[in-house]
Amino acid sequence: MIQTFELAKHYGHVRAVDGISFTAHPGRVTGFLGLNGSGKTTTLRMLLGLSRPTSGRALINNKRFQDLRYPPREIGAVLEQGIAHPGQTGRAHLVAQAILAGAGRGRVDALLDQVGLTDAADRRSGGYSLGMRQRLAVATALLGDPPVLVLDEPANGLDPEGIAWLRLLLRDHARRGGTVLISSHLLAELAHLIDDVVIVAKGQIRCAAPLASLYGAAAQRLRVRGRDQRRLWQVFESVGGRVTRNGDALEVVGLTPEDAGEVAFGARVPLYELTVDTPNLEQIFLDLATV
Ligand SMILES: Nc1ncnc2c1ncn2[C@@H]1O[C@H](COP(=O)(O)OP(=O)(O)OP(=O)(O)O)[C@@H](O)[C@H]1O
Repeated sequence: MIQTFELAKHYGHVRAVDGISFTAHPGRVTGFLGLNGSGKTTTLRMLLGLSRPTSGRALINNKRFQDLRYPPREIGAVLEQGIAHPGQTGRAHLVAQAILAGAGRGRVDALLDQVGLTDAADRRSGGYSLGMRQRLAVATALLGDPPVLVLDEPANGLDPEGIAWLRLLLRDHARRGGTVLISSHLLAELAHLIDDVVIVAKGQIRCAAPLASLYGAAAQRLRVRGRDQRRLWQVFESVGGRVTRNGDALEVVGLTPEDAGEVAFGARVPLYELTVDTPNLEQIFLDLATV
């Protein structure tokens, strides 16, 4: 589990993180989302003991990072690409990191396989693509088999196949009871990957909820065309719908398609079109993340 309590980091008058409290639960993949400069990396760096909070606390399984007895076995992090020496092969990097982490080199081959780097393992990592470097960073984070995983913008540089691979890996980790916190500045990128969302803007939490409730909160919008638009407008409003015009159609919020169809039938106005606009996830995110 990851918890932050009124976590804050100020740089002079810049409130990079301004009193953030949230929980990332075991068995769930939590998306940590915000536009550029909203305070995500600063929060993750405090969680990982790389930066001291101005105030508040960040805990991993109820302990501060500094108090963990054996960090690699408790938390794995992917913070930036390019941590490997470019002249070192992927395998040599992992072996060195395994020794540093006290994890033993026995896991290295299995991890190379798990992240899909077996064929490239004996090539220098300097020649790896961005996506391959991400895979190597994920393997490094997994060396100590930690229950908690933190990934800062891991989808950057991954192609669709890489994203699908990451999704399976993180879902499997959560299914086995692990906690996953993954940051991004694009909700759509994570939408198929996460269970919960924590949205930050200007260093403050704007929303912390299951992803499904974000869809639910978005008002369902109907698009309606009929023989007598003026009459439709009147009858929709008379039963509580909020109506606006969009081109040659009416947009209606506050009514179900069943309601709208029945009301139009009752008013004897033939309908030519009745469709439901699915909520645009990225728009919902932007509405919450922009202040
Ligand atoms: N060392 C620092 N000194 C001064 N200001 C900083 C420092 N580190 C971060 N900031 C500021 O704090 C704010 C939050 O930055 P942070 O990197 O945490 O955002 P972010 O959400 O991770 O953004 P991105 O998606 O671009 O990585 C920004 O305004 C940034 O300029």
